[in-house]
Amino acid sequence: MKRIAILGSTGTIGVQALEVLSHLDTYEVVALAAGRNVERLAEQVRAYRPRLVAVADDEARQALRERLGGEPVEIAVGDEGLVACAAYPSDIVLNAVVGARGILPALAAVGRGARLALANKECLVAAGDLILRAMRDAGGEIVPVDSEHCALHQCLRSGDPAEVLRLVLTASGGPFRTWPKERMAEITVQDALRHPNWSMGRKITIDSATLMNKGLEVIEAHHLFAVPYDKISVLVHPESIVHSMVEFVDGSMVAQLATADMRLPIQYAITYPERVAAPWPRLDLASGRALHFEEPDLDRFPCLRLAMDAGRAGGIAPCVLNAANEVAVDAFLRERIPFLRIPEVVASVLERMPNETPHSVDDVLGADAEARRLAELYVAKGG
Ligand SMILES: NC(=O)C1=CN([C@@H]2O[C@H](COP(=O)(O)OP(=O)(O)OC[C@H]3O[C@@H](n4cnc5c(N)ncnc54)[C@H](OP(=O)(O)O)[C@@H]3O)[C@@H](O)[C@H]2O)C=CC1
Ligand SMILES: CC(=O)[C@@H](O)[C@H](O)COP(=O)(O)O
Ligand SMILES: [Mn+2]
Repeated sequence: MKRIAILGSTGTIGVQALEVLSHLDTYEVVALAAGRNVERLAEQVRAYRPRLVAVADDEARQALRERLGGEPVEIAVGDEGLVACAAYPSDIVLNAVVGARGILPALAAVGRGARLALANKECLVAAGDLILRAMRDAGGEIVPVDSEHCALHQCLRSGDPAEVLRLVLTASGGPFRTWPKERMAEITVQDALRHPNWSMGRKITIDSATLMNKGLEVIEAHHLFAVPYDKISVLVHPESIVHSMVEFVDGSMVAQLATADMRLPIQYAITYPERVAAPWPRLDLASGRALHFEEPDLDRFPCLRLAMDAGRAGGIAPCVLNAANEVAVDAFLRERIPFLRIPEVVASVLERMPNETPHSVDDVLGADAEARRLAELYVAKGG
């Protein structure tokens, strides 16, 4: 039996991960962490019997305890609870919480040599160097869950890194791919939550609509595959069938194709290096569906450029970009700012914060907090 901890178990990825585990019989769920959806978490606790559970705060702990009655499970709270779940003895930690709160549990998992099955891209964006160093020092590993990085991981499974010319990350282009710029001023929250191909949590769905998601993924790929930024490009592919590709020095391109279904990358990251049979629908290339590719439009989607520039700048810039984006997306979802303000908030915070090299996790968390403060001020002042 392999032991697995799932952080963000009540979210889109977490729920699919438990579904994947229900058809694999050699894994035991030892820890579950979530935020405030105690109803769903209580059902999961009854079904999977973890030894440790974590929730966002005391109120959620109390509500979960009431729902669980006499169930003998320890309930931890807050960031400490998340870290306790990641530190709890297990072979695999699936990090599927949303946002920079994924940093500390990622460090706790790789720091003890466990496999980190990584959906939470924000932790690598904000603290990639620290997490990769901790992983190498402890002899752990990261296997990506993010669909593009899972695709790249598969394309790169054999071969010499020196033969790689570039990584090509595909992007759906989001719901506004074909919208003229003038119309984008009218975008509503409902419009932006309508992703063309994937059903995901609200924050990542907005990131897909601004193309910030692809920018975060460029930075994620830089860290995961140790590839410089000038060897990573983005190609819009509206069908989300080709999940990414690698171009080699001789001009060959190797791509990974599958249906747009996160259960596959989740299962891959859990069972790697083995591939096991999967019961869900498969890709039918003879179905007549054509595949299209086009360049991203950095003018209509400035978040992608902001992220690529922040990645190249290095230091705390990617952490600042990520934190400001989290505040801006939350403000958009609460209808405090319009869609087109999201990149303005991020650009303004990046301009105001001098870039520095973070030497410790405290430096990263300090930059994250300051960027959030500045972003919140910008949102509150209305510009
Ligand atoms: N969804 C997808 O297909 C993909 C997602 N990802 C990445 O995976 C991560 C998760 O995405 P997704 O599943 O869509 O997001 P969701 O919003 O669906 O889920 C987020 C999870 O984080 C939990 N959470 C929120 N706040 C806290 C907190 N304070 N403490 C502990 N847990 C908390 C939520 O708990 P609760 O609901 O109980 O409050 C929930 O379980 C993101 O980083 C995203 O970018 C990457 C590729 C694809
Ligand atoms: C499923 C997944 O990995 C998401 O990150 C997805 O890629 C989002 O789609 P976009 O390509 O629209 O950002
Ligand atoms: Mn992705």
